[in-house]
Amino acid sequence: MIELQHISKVYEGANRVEALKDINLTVKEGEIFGIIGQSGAGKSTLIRCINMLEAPTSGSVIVNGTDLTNLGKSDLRKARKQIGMIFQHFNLLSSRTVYDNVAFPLELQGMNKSEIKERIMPILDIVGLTERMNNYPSQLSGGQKQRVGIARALASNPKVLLCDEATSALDPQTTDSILKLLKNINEKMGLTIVLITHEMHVIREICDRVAVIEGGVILEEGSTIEVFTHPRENTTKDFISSVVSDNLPPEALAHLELHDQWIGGTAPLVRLKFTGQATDEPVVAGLVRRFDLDVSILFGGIDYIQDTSVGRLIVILNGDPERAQEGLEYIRTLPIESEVIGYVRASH
Ligand SMILES: Nc1ncnc2c1ncn2[C@@H]1O[C@H](COP(=O)(O)OP(=O)(O)OP(=O)(O)O)[C@@H](O)[C@H]1O
Repeated sequence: MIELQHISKVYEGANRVEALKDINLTVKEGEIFGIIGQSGAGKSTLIRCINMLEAPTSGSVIVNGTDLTNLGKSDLRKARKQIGMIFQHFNLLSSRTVYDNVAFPLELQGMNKSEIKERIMPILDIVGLTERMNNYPSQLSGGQKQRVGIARALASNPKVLLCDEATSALDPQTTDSILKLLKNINEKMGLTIVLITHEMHVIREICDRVAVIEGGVILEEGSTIEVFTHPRENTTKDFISSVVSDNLPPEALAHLELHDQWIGGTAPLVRLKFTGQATDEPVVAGLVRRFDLDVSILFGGIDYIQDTSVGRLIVILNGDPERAQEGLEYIRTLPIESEVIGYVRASH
């Protein structure tokens, strides 16, 4: 649906900035694709290249088979109708009501009043604003304003929706309701969504795939579940640790006297990671029953990446060292990931 080929963007000026460096990305039809990065990474520039609000210095932007970088003004205007956009600060017209804000792009296209009404009413219903359609933006909450932004973007019947930090100005609860709405629109209308964010929470909640951008370069990309469970780059790991924690605090590790050798009086400290159905495996019970181990749980939690559960456990396998070794070998036969962090003072 969207193909970015060798996109570079240089801002010339007193301080020349290479904001994007040879970006290649493919977004498939019907998916929600997230681009995450810190401030200044190049996210806004990248998303604005997709609808040519920002013209790339080089490279091709292919949307639905058309290379937008080759189009003249009038063809570009037509091509842009299939790309809606919503913004962090909503960009509503304060002197127009909700209804008139949503109607605005259709008025510009020359649609008549009754056609506009026919188009808009079902959209106001989808975003839950029918009762608010005669209100002005100043009478709305942040979440409602973003719903107007979404309705306005949907009014032109786009195939792609670009979301520029669409939830960054909203509180966590409102963020979740807007993310649910976006997911709903994606599923019901088959809309392809590209969003940029600096919040891993947003990626976890709704994105099918994610790309991590830093310094104008894509560091890594993949399915959200794959990137969450097997991040390669430190930047990605940092983003993930903001929403999922499976590290013991340094104070806890100091207290445990961590060794890197299995010396007498120590027991293995093991990190376990389960994905999907494996979270149902009774691993701890198995270790206790089969190997007579005294398993101390130091950390445990289950996260949900959309519908897939990801469980994490950090345990100490106390007991007879030979049986603990057998326990480790047993764990390796299970459909879970494990890592011996080190060896700590055994509790008996
Ligand atoms: N119009 C511009 N002129 C010159 N430099 C720019 C312009 N727009 C962005 N930049 C620079 O390009 C780089 C990427 O900026 P961009 O806004 O794309 O990053 P971002 O990841 O969206 O950051 P933020 O989340 O803070 O908006 C930054 O170094 C920025 O200063």
